[in-house]
Amino acid sequence: MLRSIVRISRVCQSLGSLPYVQTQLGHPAVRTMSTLPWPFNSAPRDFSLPNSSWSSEMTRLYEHYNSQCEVETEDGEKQRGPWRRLPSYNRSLKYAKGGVYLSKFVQSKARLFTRNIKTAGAAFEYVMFINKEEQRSVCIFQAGHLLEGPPGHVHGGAIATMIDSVTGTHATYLSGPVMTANLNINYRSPIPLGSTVLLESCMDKKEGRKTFISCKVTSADSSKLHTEATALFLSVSVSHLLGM
Ligand SMILES: CCCCCCCC/C=C\CCCCCCCC(=O)SCCNC(=O)CCNC(=O)[C@H](O)C(C)(C)COP(=O)(O)OP(=O)(O)OC[C@H]1O[C@@H](n2cnc3c(N)ncnc32)[C@H](O)[C@@H]1OP(=O)(O)O
Repeated sequence: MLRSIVRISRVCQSLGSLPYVQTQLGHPAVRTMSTLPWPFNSAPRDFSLPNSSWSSEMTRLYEHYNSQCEVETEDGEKQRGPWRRLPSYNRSLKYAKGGVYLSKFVQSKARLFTRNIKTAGAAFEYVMFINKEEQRSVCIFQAGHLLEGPPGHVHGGAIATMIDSVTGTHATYLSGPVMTANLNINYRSPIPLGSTVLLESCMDKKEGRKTFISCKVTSADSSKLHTEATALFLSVSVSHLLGM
């Protein structure tokens, strides 16, 4: 079953990359085709890139970290910097490296929780950067109006979602396939809706299958602590991750 899904996806992926098909899809007469779901949409939207809903604070922080993803040497050569921006799509496993279709939910409507609202700025706007050498990550997060909990402030579940996503992605980056076994959160001060905050996570230790990560959420200028958390991730087999 999985093998045939992969085969079907490869054919469709290659169809989507043919210049002829791309030209035809761009033609007004057939433009509606490009709005159809996969396999006709071969260019997934990267949600981690700036859009018009981003505040000046969010954009400034994005540029700060993004500028450190590539640095210039004294000879004027460009080389990889200490930080790396992680692209982000609305399906967790669809767009693996090389365009290989991995998800078993071929025809399903499954979407990544944090990326399932298309209106820019309405819910979770975020971008994540990883510093491999320092084994830490940073996420710039702007909470939209659909994430309200207490009046004018962000819902605790939305904050937990972001912490789980950031620490989970960080743990995956460090240890491969993992699942959250434990997430422990202390809410210290409410996060105003619409504000931009920073989530910083660092690896505390690794013991066998266990990866321990801690995370704090602060105001954009780091002066105010909003939330602190620790998380335990357990390495799992790919079949466990896919529930097979
Ligand atoms: C992260 C994946 C991303 C992949 C995609 C990458 C692309 C990026 C794209 C998009 C990023 C989005 C990122 C989202 C991230 C979200 C992640 C989640 O929310 S995951 C959903 C919520 N979590 C569950 O549903 C787990 C349910 N639980 C389980 O499946 C099992 O309990 C599991 C796997 C966690 C452990 O089960 P066992 O059978 O493998 O292991 P046992 O034997 O029970 O435990 C092993 C050791 O761990 C300890 N342990 C287990 N659970 C513990 C706990 N809760 N607290 C403390 N210790 C625990 C045990 O005491 C044992 O320790 P001793 O070896 O004896 O020292």
